Order: sequence, then C-alpha cells, then structure tokens
Amino acid sequence: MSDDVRPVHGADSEVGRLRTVMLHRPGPELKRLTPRNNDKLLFDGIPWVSRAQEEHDAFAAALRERDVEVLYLTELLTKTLEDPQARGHAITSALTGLHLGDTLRAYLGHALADASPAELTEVLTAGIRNDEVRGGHGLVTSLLAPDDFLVDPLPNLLFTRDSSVWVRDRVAVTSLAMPARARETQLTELIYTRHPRFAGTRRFHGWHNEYVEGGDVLLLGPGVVAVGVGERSTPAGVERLARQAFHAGLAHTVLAVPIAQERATMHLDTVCTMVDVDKIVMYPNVADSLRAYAVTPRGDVGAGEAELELAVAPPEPFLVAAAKAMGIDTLQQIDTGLDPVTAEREQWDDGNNTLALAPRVAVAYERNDETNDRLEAAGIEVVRIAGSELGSGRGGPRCMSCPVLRDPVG
Ligand SMILES: NC(=O)NCCC[C@H](N)C(=O)O
Repeated sequence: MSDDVRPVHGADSEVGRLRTVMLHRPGPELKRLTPRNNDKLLFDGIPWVSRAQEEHDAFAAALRERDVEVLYLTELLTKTLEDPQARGHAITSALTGLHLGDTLRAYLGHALADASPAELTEVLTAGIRNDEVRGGHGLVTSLLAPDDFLVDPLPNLLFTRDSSVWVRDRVAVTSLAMPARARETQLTELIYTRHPRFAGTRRFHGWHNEYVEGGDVLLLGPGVVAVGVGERSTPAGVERLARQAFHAGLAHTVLAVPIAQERATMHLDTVCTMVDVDKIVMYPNVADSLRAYAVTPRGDVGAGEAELELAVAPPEPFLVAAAKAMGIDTLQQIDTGLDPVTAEREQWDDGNNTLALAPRVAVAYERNDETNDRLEAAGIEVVRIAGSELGSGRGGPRCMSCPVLRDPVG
C-alpha cells in the first residue's frame, strides 16, 4: 500500500505492523498508592515509582527502536486542554462526584480554571487530596479526612489498552466497570473529541454505554472481534459493541468469550493474545475450557442500530469458533505446555499478555522465562522488557499499549 492511501489511524488486527501506539508513562498518580488504598485502586502492591518509570522508558525505547511512533497520553491531554472548551469540560466532569458538595465544587472549579494545561493534566491524573486544598475550607473539607481524595488519582492510566480501542478506522471509547477506573474514559473521550490530531475521527461505543473494557477486545483478524465477558465486560456490553460494530461495518462476527470472573483473569488478554495472523499464545490451564458464542448480524446491517437483529450460535470451543470466523483451517495455539503451577505463576505475571509489533514479533515481560522460551521455539521473536514494578498493577505489554495505527493484514 502506498503512503498516500494508508489510513491515518486504525487497526484491523492484533498483529499488523505497529506504526503508532498510545502509552502512559507512569507519573505522580502512582505515588498516591498506599497499603490502605492499593486494593481499591486495583494494584497488588506499592510500586517503586522511579524504577517503574525506568522500565516504562525502556518499553517505549524498544518500540521506538522498531520505528513505532509513541504518543503519550499526558502529552495528548495537555495539548487538548489548551482549548478553553475542553478545559471547561474536563473540569466539570472531574468535579461531578457527590462527595464534594456545592461549595467545594465551586471553589475547586474556580481554582482549576486558573491552572495551566500541564497543571490541569497533573490534577486530572494524580487527583487532589483534601489536605492539598489551601482555601475553600467549608463543612465538607473540615469533615473529610486530610488524606481523602476530592478527585481520585488514576494509577491505572498506565493500562491504556482498556480505555479505548481502534477497530478499523474508528475508535471505541470504552466503559470501565471498576469505580477506580471510571474517570479514565473522560480523558480518552476528551482527547479523541478535541485533540487536533484526531479531528474527524469517527467513533463508536462510549463511556455511557454498557461495560466493555479494551483488554477484553481482541481483533483476531479483519472483521472478527473476540470480546471476553467476565469481571469487566458484561454480556450487555458485548451485545452493544457487536450491534455497533456491525452497524458501522467494522466486523462481520463478534465472538463472546466467557472468562472466569476473577482478578487473575480480569480481561481476555490476560489469558490469550495473538502473535501471528494465525497463532495465539494461550494460558494452558484454560485452553481446553474456553468457549465462544459467535454473534453475527441477521438481516440488513444498514437498518437502524437499535433494529439490527443478532444471530447467536451455540457455544463452541474458542479456537474452533475463531478459526471458522477468520476463514482459516486452524488458529494455532502456541502450546506453552508448562506444568500447571509454572503456568499459573507466569499467567499471573502477564506471560500471556504480549504486544505484537508485527506478525511473529512480540514484546513480553522478561521474567516469564518458560513462556518466552516456548514462544521462541514456536518461531516468535520475543522482545523482552523488564516489568517487576510495572507489573504490580497486573498488566503486561498489551495492557500498557493502545495501538492507534497498524498496517492492515487483510
Ligand atoms: N488489559 C488488562 O488486563 N489490563 C490490566 C489492568 C490492570 C488494572 N490494575 C485493573 O485492575 O484494571
């Protein structure tokens, strides 16, 4: 394909050559984590922040070395916030919480109106603690504890995969199920709506729709989208995404894939990710039990979205349903073949959460020795990165990246 017809943004697979990716370099929001709030904020430990930043910088460097353009979420946000309307919108949305009350909300609204775009980005990502507010001391600030958050920090912004997903040339702003993450999509929504780079981008789904998180959405191949249904994405969320994707002509089949509603398997990409056009790395302990319901449009997809009827096939083994939908003989599972305990340890440490840079080239955490050896034995080039601190939020290279442009494979 020549450069002048290459789409500006979008992806039709998990493995087309990665051109542009959105990352979030961990920042002051991680310093908000304490042993008292880490569970609520969905971290399994307290990361060493400067080391996490070093690890993340090495991740970004590994991507740039392979000619991937790295966009940082905070830089996009700061640029977006130069627009007065975007600033007003961001401030209003950040202060909607009922815990603030009218007096404090008005005080904070005025205070934030004077902040520079960069300062506002820091507030929107790292939050505001009660004891950081110098004025506005009314009833609410007096009664709240000094370390209560008036605006919650967003440590999980690190996992840019979850708050937006590109399918072909459209972006879905997702709807995040956990209260600790709900506000993330206010920021991605703002970026895609107001940043000049994304002007004219067409959208589907949205933060106000039924829950779907990006970690559950796998573009198995052009027109085939698998969506995990478990702790985060709901049956109604998949139904909504399918209807919208069919209506917009983005997919012909959506596979709804039930996964255990547990932290270890919070998203479909914690148990499997694509590493080639017809190869998937999969957590062996679930490989045999994973099933999929193939959803296809019934009748005219040009009809109104609400009227679009869905056909739902009886469940089949995931690999069978996936191969059928992709129109290939077999979707090969890379047999990580580990003993169940090693498999469980490496799955917990995001061994199955790889980020493909191109067919047969994937970024993976270095610590998962056995999974990585098996990937290499299957012909996959593994780009190893350190992740001891990054992984404390339970996410690997795929979770930490939102592909904004991939070369088409179809
Ligand atoms: N796609 C992913 O699996 N993302 C990882 C999200 C980790 C984050 N701490 C969470 O619990 O939502």
